[in-house]
Amino acid sequence: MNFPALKNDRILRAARGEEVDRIPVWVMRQAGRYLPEFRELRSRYDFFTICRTPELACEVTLQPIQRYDLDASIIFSDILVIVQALGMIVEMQPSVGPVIPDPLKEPIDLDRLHQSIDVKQELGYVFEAITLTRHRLNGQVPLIGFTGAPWTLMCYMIEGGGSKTMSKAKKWLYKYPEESKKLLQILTDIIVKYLIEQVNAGAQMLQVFESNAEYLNSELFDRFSGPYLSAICSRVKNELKGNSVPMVVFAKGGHYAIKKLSTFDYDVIGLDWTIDPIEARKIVGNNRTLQGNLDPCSLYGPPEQIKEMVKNMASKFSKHRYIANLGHGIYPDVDPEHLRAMIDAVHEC
Ligand SMILES: Cc1c2[nH]c(c1CCC(=O)O)Cc1[nH]c(c(CCC(=O)O)c1C)Cc1[nH]c(c(CCC(=O)O)c1C)Cc1[nH]c(c(C)c1CCC(=O)O)C2
Repeated sequence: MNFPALKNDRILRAARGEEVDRIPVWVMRQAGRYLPEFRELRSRYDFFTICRTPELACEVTLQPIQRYDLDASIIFSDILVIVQALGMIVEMQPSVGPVIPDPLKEPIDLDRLHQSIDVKQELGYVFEAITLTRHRLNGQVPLIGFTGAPWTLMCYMIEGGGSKTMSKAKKWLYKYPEESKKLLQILTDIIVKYLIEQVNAGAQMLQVFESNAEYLNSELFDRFSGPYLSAICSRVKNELKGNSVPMVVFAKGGHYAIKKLSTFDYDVIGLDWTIDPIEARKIVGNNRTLQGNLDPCSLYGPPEQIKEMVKNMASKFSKHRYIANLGHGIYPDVDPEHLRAMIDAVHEC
């Protein structure tokens, strides 16, 4: 594929535990609705049309890179493209979010899923977008690929969208544990292939989003999330061998699982804003990189206050084995100049 040489490898160095000249920073959902240039493009195209059109996905991925001094880009897509590849309809409704009109209700519904899909074929548009974007980035910063984790995707497939309690998905865990594991395993096998193909297409780091970890506890996590997260990382690294890339796991609301996560093969553990950096470092030890964890809502405060909060956070994490980020995705009504204040403050640390 002959990609241009990488000029800024700060984030990859931090992920691998190597020395860095300054703390690298990127932001979850950095390409999104808080940017007027995204809203403009989005007014002309449906959400999944952007995801499925490599030229558009590439353009949106590059928007925050053109605006800010970020140390990584993340390919524009969504965790739910895997759910679509399994044969379910997913719509993105304005001011509602993702909607799956015909969710899984009973274990028999698993028969509806297209279980033996050709990942390269079904999700080829993601790989094309990655390859195109890696070329267009021209080596400026690394390109991150991502996936949803099995439990988080299972939640959407059963709830049919967002939920305050995840009670429908959790019902499966208690009522149909074996069938739940069957579904989680189907998702795991696809995710492994999906991530490997993202790297083959040009992704230089991978993040696994377990955004719904907050609905579990350590016992449920050990049965229905952890084993799959662990398998995803070791299988991807094993199969890619010398071509493997750093991997990040972000279990939102999963502070009860941080110790466990640090026993898996992930290089980086993403933290939400609910855990203190010093506490997290104590639990994880020095052999993993930490990523996070500024409260996304702190960006509503004035720029001077944002800078103070970033400096405080960075001093608690310290420069070694640390990647600055928010503790979850940036909200759509944040002033883009406030994000600039955060990024600049990280670089000044
Ligand atoms: C749970 C989840 C989803 N998608 C994702 C997650 C995991 C991260 C997290 O916990 O937030 C991941 C995701 N979704 C999107 C990205 C793009 C890359 C990036 O810039 O980070 C990434 C990494 C684009 C998006 N995904 C979505 C948008 C906004 C949709 C729009 O333009 O209408 C974007 C830019 C929609 C989406 N997609 C999803 C939800 C719940 C929503 C609605 C909430 C919202 O509107 O923010 C599912």
